[in-house]
Amino acid sequence: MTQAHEGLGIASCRAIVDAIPDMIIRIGKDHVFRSFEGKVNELYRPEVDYLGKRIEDVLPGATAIRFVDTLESAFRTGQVHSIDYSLTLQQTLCFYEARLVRSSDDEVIAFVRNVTREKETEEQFHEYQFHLEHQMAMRSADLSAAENRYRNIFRHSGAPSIIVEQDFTISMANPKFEELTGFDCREIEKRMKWTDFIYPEDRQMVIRYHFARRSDADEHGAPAEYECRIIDRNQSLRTIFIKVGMLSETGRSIASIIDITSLKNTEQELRDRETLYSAILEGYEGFVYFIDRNYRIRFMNENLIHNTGGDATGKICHEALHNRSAPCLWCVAEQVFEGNRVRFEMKNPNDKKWYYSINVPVRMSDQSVFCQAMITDIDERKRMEEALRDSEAHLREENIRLRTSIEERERFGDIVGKSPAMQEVYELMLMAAASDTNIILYGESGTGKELVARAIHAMSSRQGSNFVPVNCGAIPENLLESEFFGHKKGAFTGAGADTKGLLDEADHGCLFLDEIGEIKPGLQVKLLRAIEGGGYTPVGSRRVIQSDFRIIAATSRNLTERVRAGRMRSDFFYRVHVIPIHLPPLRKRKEDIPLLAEHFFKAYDRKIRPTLTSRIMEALMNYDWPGNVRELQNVLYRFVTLQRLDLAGDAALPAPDPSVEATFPAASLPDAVASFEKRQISAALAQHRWNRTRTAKALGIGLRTLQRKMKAHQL
Ligand SMILES: Nc1ncnc2c1ncn2[C@@H]1O[C@H](COP(=O)(O)OP(=O)(O)OP(=O)(O)O)[C@@H](O)[C@H]1O
Repeated sequence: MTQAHEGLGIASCRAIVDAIPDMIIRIGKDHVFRSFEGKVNELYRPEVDYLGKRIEDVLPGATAIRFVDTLESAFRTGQVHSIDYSLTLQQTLCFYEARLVRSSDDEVIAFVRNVTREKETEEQFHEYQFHLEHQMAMRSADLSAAENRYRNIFRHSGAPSIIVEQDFTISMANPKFEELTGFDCREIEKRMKWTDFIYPEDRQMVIRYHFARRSDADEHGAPAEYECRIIDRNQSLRTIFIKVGMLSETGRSIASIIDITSLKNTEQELRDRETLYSAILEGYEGFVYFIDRNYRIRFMNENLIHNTGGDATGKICHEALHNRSAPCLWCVAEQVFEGNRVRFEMKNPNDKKWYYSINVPVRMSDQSVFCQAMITDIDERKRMEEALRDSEAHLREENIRLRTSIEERERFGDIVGKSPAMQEVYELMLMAAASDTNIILYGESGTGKELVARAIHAMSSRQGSNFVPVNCGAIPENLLESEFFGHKKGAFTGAGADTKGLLDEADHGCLFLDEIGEIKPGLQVKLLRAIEGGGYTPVGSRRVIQSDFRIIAATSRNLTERVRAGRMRSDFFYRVHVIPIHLPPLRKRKEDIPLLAEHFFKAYDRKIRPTLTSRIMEALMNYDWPGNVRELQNVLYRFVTLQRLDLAGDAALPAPDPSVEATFPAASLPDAVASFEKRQISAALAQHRWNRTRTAKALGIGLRTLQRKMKAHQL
């Protein structure tokens, strides 16, 4: 203990020294450590290492210099001087803080504190702080990278997007939103409110959703997606579909938008168009209906519903509208389903009125095809047309009557006969020529059916177009369809080119169907459709062709019996059996024989014209002419050329002149064969009384072949 402390008493001084948390060292002006007191053990080394020794001798060089400098300053100024230093003691780095105070001219007291632990704590703190700062820096780098990323996504999003603050301010808007509204981002962001864009009528709704979305209580009161209208910079109204989500714990919402204006406009247009179409359909005075492929009615207009007495939508067309169990004969739906438009005029068998029907395919969005039928009542027009035609026909009839009366009806054009039976035929021919309806000529073979048909055509209004004769019995059955309707190239073996059919040839003219009873029911249906205006399809083609032709049919058979036997369809029969004309057999009008003979002789070469003696005439009158006028023509021709009258089953009158045969040398082998064939067939026909079935059998050929050959040889 020093003398300076003596006044306090040693014990008190010791207590004070002990209470001081520092080590107290007395150092002399000569730099020698004089004593160590207080927390000496904090030094970690016994004071003996330092006691009585000079600073420069015990402390490390640099530390000793700084310590001595501070000591000198303390001596010089008398003020407290501090110094921080460190020492490595027993390989441990220790930090110290010393405050040096001059206690006398000769001595300085140093209060030294071991601050190693504080230093360590401080260092640890710094280290921790550095670590934290580093972590923070890393995290904020991450955060800003993420933010940038999201900002990028937001900006480059293909959908117009905005971020809306709690008070409706738009804090962010992307370029697509600029495009949608016509405003620039700089004008929008933090300056404009979302509600500024909303169409006034929708504003209340959007505000309600905005707050509901931010309220815990009413969270479900706002849909995540909804439709509303906005007004863009040009004051145009746009309809948008908006999807909204909250950015958690920020009170902000993000909205992405789809502009559905054009969709809405299209929807509106569609609705308008629908209104327009239904107005047209309802305003249309005719009937309109749609049927699907199963003939089920999909739509009927009011007029049709009213006319048929009820809405038959969903029902089968032919059952509901026409009271039939199968599709109507005139139905063109199948052609329409194949993509064709078909128009035709028809007389409805139910109400006997004329209608004009336009049938078009309508392709639905699922690619199914409906048939749309628009039917207009043209009965009035037809009636007027008919009235006009009647007056025309009347004039025509009068004209013809006048002409024929001059000749006292001994003939009618090329048709010869003055018998009452033929007068009746002429009357009917006049009527038939004046009208445009179908005609059927009944009569045995050779009675002049084709002659009459040609005469009617020549007098009719169709005279300027073709008269197309078809011998239905002479065409091989497998070729009938292609003959009638034509065919496409390659439709069957041998079809080398597109070929037109007889129906096409007869367009605007007349189709003469000889031996109509030979047509099979399958073909009758197709012909019927063509007659009724439904058109026809060439073999191998899908195109429907229309032809306007008149039918003059002819037959030697009893067609009613064929209908009864199911070999002829009754609808087909009634279509052609409109004006029936019966041609009398020659045996029933023998008074016409002299006239006919005169007529045929006139046609032959005058030089070899023989005179008909009363004996020959008697023979002609006594014969019953099973081959009718054709047979008479042939007999007279043979009589002229062979000087011989040979009637079947009768003796030849007079005897044949053998030199006559020699005057007919065959010019060539084919001519000789043809001439021989003609004679053979004529003889066989005469022998079998012109019964063709029996003649064909006797000659050993088919009926069709015989008919073909008779036509070729003009028998
Ligand atoms: N009244 C008549 N006047 C003049 N010639 C007639 C008369 N009737 C028939 N002919 C003549 O008789 C021949 C046979 O006539 P057409 O071919 O018209 O009879 P068709 O009844 O059609 O016979 P098929 O049924 O066998 O075809 C023809 O050469 C025709 O000119």
